[in-house]
Amino acid sequence: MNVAIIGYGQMGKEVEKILVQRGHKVTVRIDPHTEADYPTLSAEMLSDTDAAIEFSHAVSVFDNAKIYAETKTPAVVGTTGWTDKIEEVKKIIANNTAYLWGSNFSIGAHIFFSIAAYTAKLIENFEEYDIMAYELHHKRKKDSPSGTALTLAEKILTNNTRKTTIVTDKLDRAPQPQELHVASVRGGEIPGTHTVICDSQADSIEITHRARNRSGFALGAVRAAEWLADKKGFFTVDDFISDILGGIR
Ligand SMILES: NC(=O)C1=CN([C@@H]2O[C@H](COP(=O)(O)OP(=O)(O)OC[C@H]3O[C@@H](n4cnc5c(N)ncnc54)[C@H](OP(=O)(O)O)[C@@H]3O)[C@@H](O)[C@H]2O)C=CC1
Ligand SMILES: O=C(O)C1=N[C@H](C(=O)O)C[C@H](O)C1
Repeated sequence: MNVAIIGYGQMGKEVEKILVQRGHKVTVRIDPHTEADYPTLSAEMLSDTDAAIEFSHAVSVFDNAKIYAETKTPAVVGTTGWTDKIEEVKKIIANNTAYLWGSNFSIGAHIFFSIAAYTAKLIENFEEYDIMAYELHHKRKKDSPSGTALTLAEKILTNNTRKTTIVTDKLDRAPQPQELHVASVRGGEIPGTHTVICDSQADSIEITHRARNRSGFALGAVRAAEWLADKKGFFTVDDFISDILGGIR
């Protein structure tokens, strides 16, 4: 495939390595402040492109979606921090092209989501266990909480009726029993660590997904672009993962 890389930062460069390894060609690199080919995306740049892979910044997701729809370019988007606009993006994409969004493209993270969701269900009727989550990321990360933490939190809410809302801010009060507290810490070079804790007076259960580097995210995104090639419409990474892992959830 001829692939356009949108956002040539840490992830864009990792995606390029995987594309080359898998025999794809990078036709254009877009990024405002790096050694990319062009600073901003335009429809003309996608004329020779079979797929776009975007890891950029939340503010650019909406305008880029319009260009993918106009040029009928299938796009895999891993950028986080914009899901308040997801319904608008779905309308733009409609049936014009294929668009797949995911907060985390690592296969291991999806296995972790399934284990965490199952655990949230298991403790449902054991009120002595409370559930909470935290995430750790490198000092350059611009959004908080991470997209992965929000996905994780939604899966916990779906599987445990004792938790009905997510609280992510610094609390100047004790959390309410129905609030799922999700905390974020930034520093150093951590590629992405997410932990769920189920805690009781007697013991504590901790489940962690710890990315060692960015290669798992990049490989998942490239495989998702290959999967998307013959499709149309709006997809999430869950559609792709369920398909390749045989519907683990
Ligand atoms: N779904 C997943 O599996 C993963 C998702 N991510 C997410 O991907 C995003 C990028 O992460 P990462 O690569 O680490 O971040 P980086 O900051 O290293 O790279 C993003 C790059 O995109 C650039 N950019 C900003 N606006 C645009 C635009 N309109 N068009 C093209 N490029 C643009 C940024 O420029 P500038 O810095 O100058 O603004 C930056 O160089 C984040 O939202 C992150 O949370 C990260 C890892 C995995
Ligand atoms: O910004 C990052 O680095 C990451 N972002 C994603 C997120 O917000 O969940 C995925 C991964 O944790 C790395």
